[in-house]
Amino acid sequence: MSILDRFDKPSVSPASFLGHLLGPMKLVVAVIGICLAFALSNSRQQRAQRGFPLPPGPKPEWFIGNARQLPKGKQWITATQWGKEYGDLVYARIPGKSILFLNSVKAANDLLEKRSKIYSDRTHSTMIDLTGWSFNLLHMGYNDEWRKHRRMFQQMFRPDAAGDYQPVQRRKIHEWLQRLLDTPEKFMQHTTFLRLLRRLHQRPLIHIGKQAMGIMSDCLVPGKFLVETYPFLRYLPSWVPGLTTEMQSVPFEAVKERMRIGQGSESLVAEYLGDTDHIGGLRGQEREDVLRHVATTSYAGGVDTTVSSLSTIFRAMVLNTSAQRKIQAEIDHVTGGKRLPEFADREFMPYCEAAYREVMRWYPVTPLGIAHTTSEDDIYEGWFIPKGTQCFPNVWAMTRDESKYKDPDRFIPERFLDADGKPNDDTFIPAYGFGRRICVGRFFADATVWFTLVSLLAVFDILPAKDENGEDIDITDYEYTDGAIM
Ligand code: HEM
Repeated sequence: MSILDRFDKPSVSPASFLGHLLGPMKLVVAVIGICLAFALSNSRQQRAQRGFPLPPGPKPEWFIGNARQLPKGKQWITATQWGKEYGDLVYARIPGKSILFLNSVKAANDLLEKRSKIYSDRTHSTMIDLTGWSFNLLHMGYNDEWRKHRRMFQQMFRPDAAGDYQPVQRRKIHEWLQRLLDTPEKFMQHTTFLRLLRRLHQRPLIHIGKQAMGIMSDCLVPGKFLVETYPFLRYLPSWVPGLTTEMQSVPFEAVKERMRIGQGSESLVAEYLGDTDHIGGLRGQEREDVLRHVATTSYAGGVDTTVSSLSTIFRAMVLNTSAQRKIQAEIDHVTGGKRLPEFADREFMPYCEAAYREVMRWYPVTPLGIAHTTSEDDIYEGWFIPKGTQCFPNVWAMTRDESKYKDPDRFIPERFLDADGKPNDDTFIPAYGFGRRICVGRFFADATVWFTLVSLLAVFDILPAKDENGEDIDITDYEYTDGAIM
């Protein structure tokens, strides 16, 4: 019987469990210990600050800091409002955590890019450990383990490898066009575990992945789980982390089995398993473990993110039918309306390029980015930033910057075109992150989202659905899901 089985029984309430675990005396000692640790860390920080103030932010309450002001959901909206009041840097505290919202591209670049040596760590998360997600590059600290995994990732997804994936991307996107009721998740599975999933029971596997990833997305939101602050609560969750183990092993073992019986497989896993060169100096079991982690992570990192931007394409096209018609006119002009678009057409489709950038701006997939944690104390523009601070690049605030994007809530591809109708020099997409932790799959993602946009619109008009009275359903105030990924 596992430890979780024991604590999952309904007869064991959290209160009685805590009572057994600590007992009244121990509870008093624990409270005194927490207060002492709090006082000590405050005095350590005051010494380290050497007179430099913390960045501005909402006034914290004693002990709980800003926990009550920071909502559980859509924190990017609150951080953007705070930005209007306090500026590009907004500092907040919740028990055990310092948080810094970076509300402009400049602040994020200055710190996460130019000072990446000390702004590239991640905060250790008890929830990530409990759910079995720590094999994922995204969650690794800035250490040798991360370097080993990132190296293999970069080798697979470097810009000059992008062309290798185009035949698979093209085929899958074309298949998807024919079966629009299907989901685009297959793109990612296809690249890493190609075809095999079709033979296995795809649906249950996708379901496992979805459940596991929903939990991961929530884990990235500060203050979402009390267990991060009070690790003894780790015994209370009623679910088990077996989901992520299955997600890693089932498709990977299937590829190995296929190779063992000589059937081959058109996938990255098969290609790298079959490669006799040592990847990044790795050999044997270590090499296989890293490959399994990288393959599973590329699925996890690529599915919800890509799907989120595709849902934005659909919504944008419904809300701005004039942009939809311009995209279609440009595609028809290049293809003559006689064939589907190709990757090579991209440079001849400036309006489509602008529309792609606007999709990534309008509803950025990760509106609050992914936090980079400082590994040393730092001073920036006279403000003190403590070691261990989670720095969130507030992508929502950056893409809603009215001095740069007029009417930021509207979908307007033209804002990415210059006076000659060519794509302008606003090429940086903050939705892919910053510095040394920038999305390692961005070239692949960029190709998938762009190619889907043009292929979809070459074939379909996208119109709003009708309600029971035959009226268009209004999706202006469409609700996106919460969590790190919209
Ligand atoms: C539209 C699609 C995508 C978006 C918007 C997106 C966005 C992001 C963001 C914001 C980060 C965090 C960057 C930071 O810490 O500053 C990230 C990291 C990451 N992404 Fe993506 N991503 C997308 C697609 C993909 C794909 C297709 C893959 C895999 C092939 C992928 C793999 C990863 C990995 C492994 C990391 C962790 C990098 C690290 O921590 O060193 N992503 N992504």
